[in-house]
Amino acid sequence: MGHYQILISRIFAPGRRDVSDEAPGEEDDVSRVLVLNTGSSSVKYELLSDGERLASGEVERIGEPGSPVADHEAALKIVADELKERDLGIDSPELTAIGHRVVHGGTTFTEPTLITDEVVEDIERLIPLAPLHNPANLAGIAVTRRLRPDLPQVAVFDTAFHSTISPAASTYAIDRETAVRLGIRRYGFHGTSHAYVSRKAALLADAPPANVIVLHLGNGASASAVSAGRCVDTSMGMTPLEGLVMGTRSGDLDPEVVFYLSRTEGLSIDEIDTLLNRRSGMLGLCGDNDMRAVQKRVAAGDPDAELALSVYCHRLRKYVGAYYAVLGTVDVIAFTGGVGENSAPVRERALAGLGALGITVDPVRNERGESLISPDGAVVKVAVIPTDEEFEIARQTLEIVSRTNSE
Ligand SMILES: Nc1ncnc2c1ncn2[C@@H]1O[C@H](COP(=O)(O)OP(=O)(O)O)[C@@H](O)[C@H]1O
Ligand SMILES: CC(=O)OP(=O)(O)O
Ligand SMILES: [Mg+2]
Repeated sequence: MGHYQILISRIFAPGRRDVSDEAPGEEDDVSRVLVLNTGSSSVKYELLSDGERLASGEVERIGEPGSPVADHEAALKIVADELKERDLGIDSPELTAIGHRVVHGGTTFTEPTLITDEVVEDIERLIPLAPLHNPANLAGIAVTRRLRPDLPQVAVFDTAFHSTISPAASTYAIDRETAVRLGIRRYGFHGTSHAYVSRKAALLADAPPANVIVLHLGNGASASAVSAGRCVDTSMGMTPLEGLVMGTRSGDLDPEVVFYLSRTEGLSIDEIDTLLNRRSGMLGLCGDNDMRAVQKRVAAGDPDAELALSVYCHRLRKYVGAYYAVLGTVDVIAFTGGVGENSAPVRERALAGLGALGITVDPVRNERGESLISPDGAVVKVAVIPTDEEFEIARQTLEIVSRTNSE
């Protein structure tokens, strides 16, 4: 039991964030927020007290064959028990609010929103647009609302930060009536990460307003172009499948590939959906979706891993060029997410050959993983900025709670 428990549930150490991350709110009014990020097969949680992490952890492999965690209810019970064991229970009177990551807010939600029955119904209505993500998010919301009906709970949407992108960037060139009727348009995702990282990146610019490109490279990956704090374009679309090459997702693809697979291989729509979302990307290209494993194989001269890494970095470079054109000028390019924060080869290869645009990477700084990896005096600053989605969700949750309290 002990061994398996460690495999499915990791508890992270408490820690303090840097002082520039101070949460909003009254100075002597301690705000304790529980953040839940309920994914399709995992639940991540973090308990923050005025920006300080009191506890955090993750329950993985929910519902997978052989996993003792059958469903989200069971996973949330593990989270609740873990918190209780450390005297930080969800029933604690010191808890101020609960913040939930919700992946798809459609056009209904462009801001973090206090959760009511009506809000839950609206999130349910958006399930067809995010069939893997929104039901999991709703499971988390249902459990904590049952446990703490007295507490303000806030939904923080992945899509919200991208609601400022213009119709020119968000509209697909398909039949207008069909698109409008069914909500077929580009929404974008990872918004809390793009919001947090672009805000930090802008502080590095010589003078405001800053133009920033954020490259969020985790298991899912997306790029965004941000001008004066507002998102103007992003690489994910109606769903998190569009755009960059990811761990298991293809990213951009000629839609005709889907019809071709159906006609020639007789694959069903669901089978093709699974193929493109779960068995493509780096996994489909070389059999490994973990970038560390891919890099090891590249270093050993493996041609499949080399092709996979070159496809990944070529796509990134294309988006950097595209967003340079969209923004006109660029002050900062920020790498974030597990790959962006840790992979020197990806950062180096993605930006290679862009010297004419003022974009260069200093190899020594890059290899050391310094926070600024461009040379001194570079036109475009290239930065490595660790993302913190949980902190950002807590920040936005408190903002809504204090706004509601003062109304
Ligand atoms: N030192 C490292 N070098 C290269 N890639 C890394 C390193 N550490 C983590 N990664 C990669 O980061 C990815 C996971 O990113 P993360 O942001 O944690 O994912 P998620 O989207 O699940 O939050 C994995 O592909 C992993 O291989
Ligand atoms: C929306 C999305 O792609 O999320 P994740 O990277 O957590 O899969
Ligand atoms: Mg992460």
